[in-house]
Amino acid sequence: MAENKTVGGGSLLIAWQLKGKKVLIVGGGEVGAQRIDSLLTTDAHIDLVSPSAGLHPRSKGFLEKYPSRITHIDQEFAFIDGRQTTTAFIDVGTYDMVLTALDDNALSRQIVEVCRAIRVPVNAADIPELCDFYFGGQVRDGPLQIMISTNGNGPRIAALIKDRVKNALTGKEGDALTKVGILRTKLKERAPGVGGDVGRRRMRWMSKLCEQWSLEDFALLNEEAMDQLLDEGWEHNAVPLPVQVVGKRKIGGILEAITTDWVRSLPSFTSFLAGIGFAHIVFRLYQARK
Ligand SMILES: C[C@@]1(CC(=O)O)c2cc3[nH]c(cc4nc(cc5[nH]c(cc(n2)[C@H]1CCC(=O)O)[C@@](C)(CC(=O)O)[C@@H]5CCC(=O)O)C(CC(=O)O)=C4CCC(=O)O)c(CCC(=O)O)c3CC(=O)O
Ligand SMILES: NC(=O)C1=CN([C@@H]2O[C@H](COP(=O)(O)OP(=O)(O)OC[C@H]3O[C@@H](n4cnc5c(N)ncnc54)[C@H](O)[C@@H]3O)[C@@H](O)[C@H]2O)C=CC1
Repeated sequence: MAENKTVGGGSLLIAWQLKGKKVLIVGGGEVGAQRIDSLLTTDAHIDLVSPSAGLHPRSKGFLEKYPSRITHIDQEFAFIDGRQTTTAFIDVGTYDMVLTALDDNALSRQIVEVCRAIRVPVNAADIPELCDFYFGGQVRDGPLQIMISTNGNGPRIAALIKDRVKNALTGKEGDALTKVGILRTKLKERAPGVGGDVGRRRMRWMSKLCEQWSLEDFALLNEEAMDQLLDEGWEHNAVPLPVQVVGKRKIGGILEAITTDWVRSLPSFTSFLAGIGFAHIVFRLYQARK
């Protein structure tokens, strides 16, 4: 991979928090359905402006399944001489985000202009140069969220790279992260306060723990084991071995924890054996020459 020398030309990768906020989607076709799918994950409230006749079956399915999370405004968005002519006036300024997914480029452009004028963040599926942000390929497993963006260069390639990233994961990441999230909450309850000495100590301890434990170890944690980890680890400024914590829970746990430790040490053990074998051959050759 080439060294990252980018000092411009990219976009900001952020995890936008939309819980409890309002998002307007105009157009409920194939792309609109994809947008609804992405937004449901965020716990935003969605208003969908799109005539019933043009709804994609997936959009219809979402409307039926999540009536309290999506409001369907069954009408066409339209402007005449720059003025909105919709039956029910849609006040774009009341939304935290606007998305257009229309098969009408001119209308899409007009909606973007209205949003831009009042600085409401907007994405138009058909006009990359006017978007405030782009969507990307997504890999999700519980709290883990990976976005693959090609910055508008190759959307289909983003989807293909997404499949490669998915295949590179173990499937334990989501579970492990959920457990780490609970553990961090417990730790903050035990040692409250923002910043300062306690904040620094908390961060140091969590970083060490994350470096020394594997994702599989974290995935084995339950609440009882978390409390034990905090009692024996945090309170003594130490990082216990996974087997000391998750291994004590049940026999299966011990075996699993020991196995993972053992499997991790396998490569160094194999090199050790190979080293002995090689030394033996060299010694034999030396003897044979004598
Ligand atoms: C700029 C961007 C704006 C935005 O939509 O945010 C944008 C724009 C456009 N896409 C177009 C076409 C296609 N888009 C897809 C698919 C996806 N497009 C997505 C994002 C983005 N698309 C943003 C940039 C993302 C980036 O570069 O990383 C993905 C990743 C995420 C998502 O949409 O949720 C999702 C895959 C998700 C998944 O499968 O996981 C496919 C393939 C398919 O459908 O299978 C095709 C056909 C093949 C191709 O063109 O590659 C066209 C019409 C081009 C034309 O007319 O020729 C435009 C407009 C233009 O380029 O002018
Ligand atoms: N960003 C992306 O990932 C992609 C973008 N595109 C582009 O996105 C656009 C949308 O594509 P699709 O969803 O496949 O089109 P589509 O034809 O399936 O959906 C368009 C939707 O807009 C609705 N609509 C039309 N006029 C309307 C109005 N005045 N008010 C409200 N709703 C209205 C239709 O009823 C329909 O539900 C196209 O311009 C396409 O080029 C296409 C593929 C991928």
